[in-house]
Amino acid sequence: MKLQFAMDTLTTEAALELAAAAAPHVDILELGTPLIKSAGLSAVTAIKEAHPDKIVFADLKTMDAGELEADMTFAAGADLVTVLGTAGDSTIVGAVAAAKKHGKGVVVDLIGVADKPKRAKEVVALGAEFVEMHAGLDEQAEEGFTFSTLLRDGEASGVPFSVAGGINASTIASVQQAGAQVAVAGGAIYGADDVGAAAAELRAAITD
Ligand SMILES: O=C(CO)[C@H](O)[C@H](O)COP(=O)(O)O
Repeated sequence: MKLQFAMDTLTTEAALELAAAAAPHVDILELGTPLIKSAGLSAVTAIKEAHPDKIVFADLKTMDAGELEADMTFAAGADLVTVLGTAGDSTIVGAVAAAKKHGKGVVVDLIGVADKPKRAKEVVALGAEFVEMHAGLDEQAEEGFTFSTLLRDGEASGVPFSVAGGINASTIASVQQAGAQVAVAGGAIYGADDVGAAAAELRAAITD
């Protein structure tokens, strides 16, 4: 299972600092949606130039203009971009067309999708590399939030999936047991006093 670090920060400088500390322990460096909105696509280029050996993941959360948004983000250096599962099929198909042109990939984020296993199958058939079983930051803060639903939906989907939703060192093993290809961790790494040590702890909890 791969480890993805979601850098939910607001400046390119902060992201470069986080990436430098965590990179030895992670496979995928994610530019979070707020970072891309705040710093623009030049942040994607900066991270890829600093870490050409890492998979650079741009969490665009595209909802429309799939081909255009994906095309310009791949051109900026991203290896993977996200499109929302709630977007229309034509948006996903457009992003996949851009991915094929660049030899890159599209991940469909199922945040807010009611029937995640069903939509997961549909979007992989449309050409998505994998889906993200995702409970966002707001959903995590809601009363009654349970992480286990994401694992159940991933297992039920029958397609390649990642899991994101407050994963930490004590829950990451369950993500691997559920069969995920990728575990995404944001706050558990960037919120730690020692970012490198936090990433290393998550990595150590994964068995290859
Ligand atoms: O995409 C996101 C929010 O929309 C986050 O990057 C994702 O949820 C991972 O962060 P955390 O581990 O803190 O939940």
